[in-house]
Amino acid sequence: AIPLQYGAQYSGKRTDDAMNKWRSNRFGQFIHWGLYAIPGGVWNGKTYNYAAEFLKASANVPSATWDSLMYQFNPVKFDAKQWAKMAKKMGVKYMTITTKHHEGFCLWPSKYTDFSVAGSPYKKDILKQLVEAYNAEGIDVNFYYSVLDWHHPDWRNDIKSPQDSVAFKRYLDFAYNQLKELATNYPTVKAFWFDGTWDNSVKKNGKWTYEVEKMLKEVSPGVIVNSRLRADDYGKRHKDSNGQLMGDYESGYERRLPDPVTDTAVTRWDWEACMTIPENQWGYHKDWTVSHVKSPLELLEMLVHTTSMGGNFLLNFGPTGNGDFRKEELDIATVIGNWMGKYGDAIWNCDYAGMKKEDWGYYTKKKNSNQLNMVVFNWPSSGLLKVRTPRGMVLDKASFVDAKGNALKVEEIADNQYLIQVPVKLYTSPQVIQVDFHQGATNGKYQKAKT
Ligand SMILES: C[C@@H]1N[C@@H](c2nc3ccccc3[nH]2)[C@H](O)[C@@H]1O
Repeated sequence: AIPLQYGAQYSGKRTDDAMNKWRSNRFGQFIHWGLYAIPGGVWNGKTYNYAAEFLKASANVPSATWDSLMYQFNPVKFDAKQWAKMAKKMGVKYMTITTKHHEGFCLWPSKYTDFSVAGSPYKKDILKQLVEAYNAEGIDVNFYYSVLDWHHPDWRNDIKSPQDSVAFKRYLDFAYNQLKELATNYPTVKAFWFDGTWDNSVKKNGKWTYEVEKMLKEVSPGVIVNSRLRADDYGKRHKDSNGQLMGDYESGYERRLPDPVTDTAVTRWDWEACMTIPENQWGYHKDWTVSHVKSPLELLEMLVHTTSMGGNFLLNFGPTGNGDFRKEELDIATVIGNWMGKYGDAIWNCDYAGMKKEDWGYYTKKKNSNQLNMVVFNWPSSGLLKVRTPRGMVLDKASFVDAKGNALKVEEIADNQYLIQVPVKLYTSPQVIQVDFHQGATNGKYQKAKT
């Protein structure tokens, strides 16, 4: 192994209470909210199709002009309690909010900058209201923080001169102080989601990324940090020069998921995927007709897919400049919430089942149980669900999770191969079949069918 000072600090999954809770949450709400929500992808009457939170760059807006949006920030419809109620109904167990995105505008009255809510007509601390409202609903709150900062004069993309070094050191001190301020003033925050760390300037400061992780865990014991923060002694990110994951979970899945057949390695560590509803919009965009907008069922399948591979799914919402949500997002929250209300037990506190992916859908397994969930998206016209079990796993009985009394026929057709007989019907939402199993030897092939 290559000796590293700023590499991975430990290997394997954390098993402390804080991480077990983070893992059991499974489903989270991402919220991107900032000045970019005011123009919503339109500048001087022109619509820019690229991600709305990049409008400053897409429309080449001078910093002074963009920053003056602060004087328009006054979300009169913002109601943290209402947001938290919607999130509760959707079935999320955590929420991750952008404290500061690439534009540098802070949703809390930071004492290290004037470019915050304190300088806007709105004035009040948005983070405080959100943390209190979501925690009151039993939802954990995590903080997103962009190291990339277009507003701060000392930000540098790379270090090309001694002057760059001096300036960027000032920037890193600023960011360190803001992060300490966030961890200190909002002690119930459970995790920090770092972004904007891909530039050479950050990669050349692996020590700073190590010190930020260390400080946060001193200020807020048990707090969780994503892999995206970290660079090691040689600028390697996410995994260090010895291939060890840094931070507490892998956060490389942005708008994409690992493949259930070829990428099963991810089941060996903790990870989270973050997902947009349109193709690529995190901040509010006025015109969603410019790309495919995922349906509730598409997103639900991604949530189940993620849980089936032992990951967390962070679904993004982009509130308007006024502080309310667009209809598409409200509808998605309702449809997914209805399903989670009935079948959330197949998601919360569930993990990878260690079974081969089948065409009909995904397996999840409740932690510390012999309860296997089959979440069926592709209902078989044959009425037969194929199940291949690992050696030593014997299926006992199966039923629809919402009809435990009606046992389904479970037929062992070969060693570690079963067929579960189900009615041939057209369902309009994924069905959940619960299977009880035990560890033991199979009784050889063609054992008589069990009901
Ligand atoms: C979680 C997502 N990460 C940000 C982002 N910035 C990028 C710059 C270049 C390429 C991809 C990016 N994703 C997006 O704005 C969003 O916050």
